[in-house]
Amino acid sequence: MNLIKELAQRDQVFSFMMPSVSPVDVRHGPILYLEDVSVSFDGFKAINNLNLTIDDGELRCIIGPNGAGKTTMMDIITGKTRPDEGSVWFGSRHNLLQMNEPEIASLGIGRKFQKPTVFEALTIFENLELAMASDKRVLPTLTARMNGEKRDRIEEVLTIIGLETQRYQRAGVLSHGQKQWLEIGMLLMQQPRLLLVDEPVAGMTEQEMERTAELLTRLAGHKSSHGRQSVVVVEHDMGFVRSIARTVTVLHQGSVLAEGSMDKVSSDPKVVEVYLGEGH
Ligand SMILES: Nc1ncnc2c1ncn2[C@@H]1O[C@H](COP(=O)(O)OP(=O)(O)OP(=O)(O)O)[C@@H](O)[C@H]1O
Repeated sequence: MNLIKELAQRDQVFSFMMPSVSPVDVRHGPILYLEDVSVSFDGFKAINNLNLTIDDGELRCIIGPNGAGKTTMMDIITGKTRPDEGSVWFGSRHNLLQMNEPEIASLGIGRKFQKPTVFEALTIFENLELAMASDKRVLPTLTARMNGEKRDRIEEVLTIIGLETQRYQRAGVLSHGQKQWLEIGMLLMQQPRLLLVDEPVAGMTEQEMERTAELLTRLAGHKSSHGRQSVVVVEHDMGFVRSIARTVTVLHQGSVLAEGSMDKVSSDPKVVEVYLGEGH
């Protein structure tokens, strides 16, 4: 019965005939695709059959209690940690599990860690300039033309991160929030397709949090020459997540516990139980 049904589906391709490319087409949907990903550390499954899809231009928030696997998930996407099982694709052509960290970064996957790591002795402008210099995609032979383009790009990023007036100040004098924006700006210099942002508002004032919410919301979906930017934010601050989230993914014990709007996931009894258990 099943066989007859299967044979009748003429439009379907048998699995052994499928080409070895991911089922993802960037132009119409997902830009990042994790399927059945698992990784164990000393027998402990930090990521357990994780399935996650991020759409082109999307802003996604990932929440979850301590130890849920959020950092490990980011490490897998950026090539820092290799999973034991599963597949991870960027667009339809890039199998991230066959690439190393620099290769993955050069595809346009930028990661911002929780602690800002700007060059404090340099000006904001110089920090942005350096960030571009480390982009191997910029050909040094085009120097003359690039100088103008580089300057334009720095100006554009200064406006996006709201630090135009401080451009010649040393980064060391910036507030914690401003340093975080500068570091986001340094990632933007490379025109990333996907930004992975780890706890961006930890230690920020209310006002800085509001500006960060505006910044991240604006970045997601922004069109550059490389396509539309997608942003994945891992964050513990629920108020902040509520203020920016369209779709929230709740991780627990290495897999997706719930996904949907903030209202939907926060009223999900499974989610409530996990967070109550943590004392939130
Ligand atoms: N290199 C490692 N070796 C051993 N165990 C690890 C390693 N990395 C992570 N783990 C364990 O895997 C689990 C998931 O950790 P992970 O840091 O990904 O969680 P998280 O959701 O980011 O937590 P937090 O919100 O506290 O940052 C934890 O129990 C952690 O102790």
